[in-house]
Amino acid sequence: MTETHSLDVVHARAPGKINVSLKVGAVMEDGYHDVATAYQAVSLYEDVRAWHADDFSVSFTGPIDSKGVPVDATNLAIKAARLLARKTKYRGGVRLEIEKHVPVAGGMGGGSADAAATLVACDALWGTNLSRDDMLALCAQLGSDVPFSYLGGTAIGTGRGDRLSPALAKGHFHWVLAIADFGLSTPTVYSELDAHRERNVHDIAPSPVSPQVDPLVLHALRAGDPHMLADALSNDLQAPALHLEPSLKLVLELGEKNGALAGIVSGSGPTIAFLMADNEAAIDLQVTLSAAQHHALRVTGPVHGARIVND
Ligand SMILES: C[C@](O)(CO)[C@H](O)COP(=O)(O)OP(=O)(O)OC[C@H]1O[C@@H](n2ccc(N)nc2=O)[C@H](O)[C@@H]1O
Ligand SMILES: Nc1ncnc2c1ncn2[C@@H]1O[C@H](COP(=O)(O)OP(=O)(O)OP(=O)(O)O)[C@@H](O)[C@H]1O
Repeated sequence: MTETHSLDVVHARAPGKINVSLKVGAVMEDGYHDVATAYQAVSLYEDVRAWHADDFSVSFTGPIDSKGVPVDATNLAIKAARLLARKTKYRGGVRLEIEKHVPVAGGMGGGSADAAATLVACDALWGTNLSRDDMLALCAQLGSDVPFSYLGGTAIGTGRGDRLSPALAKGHFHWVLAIADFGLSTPTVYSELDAHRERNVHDIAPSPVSPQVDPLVLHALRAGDPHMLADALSNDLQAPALHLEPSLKLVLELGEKNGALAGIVSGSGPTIAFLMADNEAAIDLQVTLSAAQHHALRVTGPVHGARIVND
């Protein structure tokens, strides 16, 4: 591998996601749940800048509080950079700066976006030029949601969520996000689902033998019809997330009473995503939620996956 130092800094960007459908099946041999999900990448991005360095380091800037996020070798961005260096036998390091826009432990795949953007940034900075398939294989080693942040768009994920096939989607969907001022741990929400299923709690979907994305979701995405998609949104992690954080029910009700076609917990939560008919409705709901002291953002999807930004 030739080391090229022609680039001083590389800027890459990767999106957060909403699971418009998330069906969770049984725990597999590797300890992960067998899932079938429809992902949509949305216009909330992590911006990663990478500089040459002898070792590996990361720091955070941006509007999202990153205080609790580790900056040691357990950080997903550092893991991503080290993995790429190992794979390509690159002998140097990297200094990473992450401008964080996706909430931490928010259910929108923020850490996954950091990992995907870091792979793309380091690959360009170091001139390692990995193929798309090799990059996807590294993504899958880093986390279930990382391959999707790398690819972006709209896609179906199976297995751990890392086996992707693109889904046809027409037009753009308008979303309002209600961002919580706390996080939820993904393993805790999955465990809560399992515990509820064991106890047969009434509002919890039983474990499907082979999880499948509802064909209505695929139809609505293909049609680009937010009304149809609103009727088909579903997330098996929503009930356990609401059980762990009952205050989220009030947020869902507030949005649905104020123009949202439907609201859904994003991934393992606690971010709530409201699907809107159009941009005007989205602006109105953002104003209403903000007036009620919620942190509300407007985003659209689908958007592109991880890529270099030419500043
Ligand atoms: C909730 C989702 O965001 C929906 O897309 C994902 O399933 C989670 O993806 P992620 O955060 O990238 O998850 P990973 O970093 O791979 O795994 C974190 C933890 O989540 C649980 N996990 C995750 C994915 C999966 N299919 N089954 C699981 O049980 C496991 O406890 C795992 O240790
Ligand atoms: N670069 C990173 N950014 C954010 N969190 C990180 C990072 N590296 C490690 N972590 C740890 O991972 C945990 C989950 O972070 P993340 O923000 O990706 O959650 P999430 O969006 O809920 O994930 P998902 O939706 O993929 O389940 C955090 O609590 C944090 O301690």
